[in-house]
Parts: sequence; structure tokens; C-alpha cells
Amino acid sequence: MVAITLDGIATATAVKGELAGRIAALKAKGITPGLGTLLVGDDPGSRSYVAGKHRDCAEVGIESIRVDLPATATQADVEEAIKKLNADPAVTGYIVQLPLPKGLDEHAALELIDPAKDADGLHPMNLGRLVMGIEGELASPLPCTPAGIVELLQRYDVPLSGKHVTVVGRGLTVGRPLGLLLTRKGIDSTVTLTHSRTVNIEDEIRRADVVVAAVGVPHFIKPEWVKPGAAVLDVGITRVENAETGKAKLTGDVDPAVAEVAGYFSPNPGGVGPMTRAMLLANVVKAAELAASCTAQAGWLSKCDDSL
Ligand SMILES: Nc1nc(=O)c2c([nH]1)NC[C@@H]1CN(c3ccc(C(=O)N[C@@H](CCC(=O)O)C(=O)O)cc3)C=[N+]21
Repeated sequence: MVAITLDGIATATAVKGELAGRIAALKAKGITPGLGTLLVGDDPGSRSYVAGKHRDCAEVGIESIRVDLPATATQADVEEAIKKLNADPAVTGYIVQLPLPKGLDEHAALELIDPAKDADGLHPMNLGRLVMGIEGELASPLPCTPAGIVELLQRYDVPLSGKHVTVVGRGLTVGRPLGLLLTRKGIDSTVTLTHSRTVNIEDEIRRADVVVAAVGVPHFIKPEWVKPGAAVLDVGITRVENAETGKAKLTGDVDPAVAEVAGYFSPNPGGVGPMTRAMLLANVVKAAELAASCTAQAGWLSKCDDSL
């Protein structure tokens, strides 16, 4: 069997196309959605992702506001930059690119983000709303990678209800919130959330209808661990820079031979990464819409800005 490719590039293009009308409607009301990014330090991977996000914004007609701080920035510098983004009316949503350099407190930084502008859905209040399973007007923005994973699976009609999903990795941006999202009413998967201390991890993977690998260990998932026909999503990425050419080699968490056993396979690059970026744009547009309709407490907004 050769797996059906879950094409994240094509699917992200479709998602972006669907945002165009909403962006036009906002602009007609005099509102331009604006994505802010805060990047600290000079990690080449982070630089490349942030650059990608700004290109995406330009492509769909969203403003982007880029704030870069040097690797030597202190916690106070980072917090001051966050407060400025909270106050900047051109920024309808923003992200603090993670990981922050060693020594900086990520949790304190995330907690300072105005929840109404939290384009990553990583503010504790928004994560709390995800835990509570709040939907509709009160729903929080979803973390972009989990949202992108579910969107990709749904658009390819991969069954999730009652299915067993094994998530490999329990990180803040992927594994942990993905477990919460997949077990929501309406999605209804059964989730096994595995990590580096899981005993016999291959057994947990073998019984999965859907495997999501987000560990950052090159080619960790082996073909003999995968149930034939399962959907396998390769999320983790390891980047090795070639000092001479300056080019980076990207290696996913899944052994490419898995594509011969799986029923569906999302490659890396070209799979979940572009979907993550598309979901970020969707969150920014949604934040701008909520600000525009001034749904105040009903939305992610803690306050209603009459100037909008
Ligand atoms: N606050 C925060 N939010 C994030 O969403 C976040 C983050 N921090 N830190 C790092 C991870 C990683 N991440 C990626 C997004 C897109 C691609 C992506 O589009 N990748 C392309 C290839 C990109 C390339 O060539 O470098 C692909 O998979 O096809 C990859 C990785 C978002 N993250």
C-alpha cells in the first residue's frame, strides 16, 4: 500500500483562500487585521519560521508587525515588548516565537499576552477555555499546530470519532493541547498521550488509527510500529545547518518507509507546518472580527475598544 499524502501546502492554500473574503469584509469596515511577531535571539529555525509568517501575511493582505530582540535581551526587555504589542492598535493578534533563549521565562511571557490578542492560543486563560471545552462565541483561539492537524485530517475525511489517536510528545505547542482538542465533543477521538518516559511506546503506536509524531527525534517512528492503513502525521522537525553552504537540512520524526504501510501520510516539510501557519492567519482574522464586532466579554476580548 502507498499512503495518500495529506498535502499541507495545498490544504493551507485552500484555507487561506477562504480567509480572503473575511479579510476583505474587515477592510471594508476600515479594519486591517495585523499580526505581530516577537522574536528573541538568532536561532536560524525561529528566524525562518517568523519570516514565513510575514510572507503569509503579505500574501493574504494582513499587515504584519515584526519585533526582533537580540539574544542578550533580558526578561524585562521581553516583557516591555509584549506590553507594547498589547497596546498597539495595529496589532490585532500576535505571537511570541518559542522557544525563548535559555534563561528567559516563557510562562511569564505567555501570561502577559492580552488574551484577546493571543494568536497562538497559548495564554493560560485560553488554554483553560480549551480544557473547559468552551465553544461558540466564548471559544478561545486554538493553538495553531493542533488546529492545523485536525483541519488537515478533517479535510481528507480521515475518521476521528471513536478512533484511537496516539500522540507522541507532550509539549505545550503540540502534544498537550492536541489531546484536549481531539477529545472534544464533536471530534470524539480516544487519545493516548505518550512521551519520553512511556514504556513500550511502539505498542501504543501499533494500536493507533492515527499517529501524530511531535518529538523532534529524526526518523523516530518506524514502519514496523505502524498499523497498516493508519494515518501518520509527521510534525516534529530537526534542523541541521550546513556551516559551509548555510543551507538547512530538515528531518522529520517519521521514517519515510512508513509511507509504505500507512493509509495517510503527512510529509515533513509540506504537511503540518504550512497548516500551522494557515491557522495562525485564521486566528488573527478571527481576533480582528471579534474586536470589530466588539463582542466584549462574549469573545476572547476582556475589554471593548470603542475606537474600533
Ligand atoms: N509561539 C510559537 N508558535 C508557533 O506556532 C511555533 C513556535 N512558537 N515555535 C516553533 C514552532 C514551529 N513552527 C512551525 C511553523 C511552520 C513551519 C513550516 O511551515 N514548515 C515548512 C518548511 C519551513 C522551512 O523550510 O523552514 C513545512 O513544513 O513545509 C514549521 C514550523 C511553529 N512554531
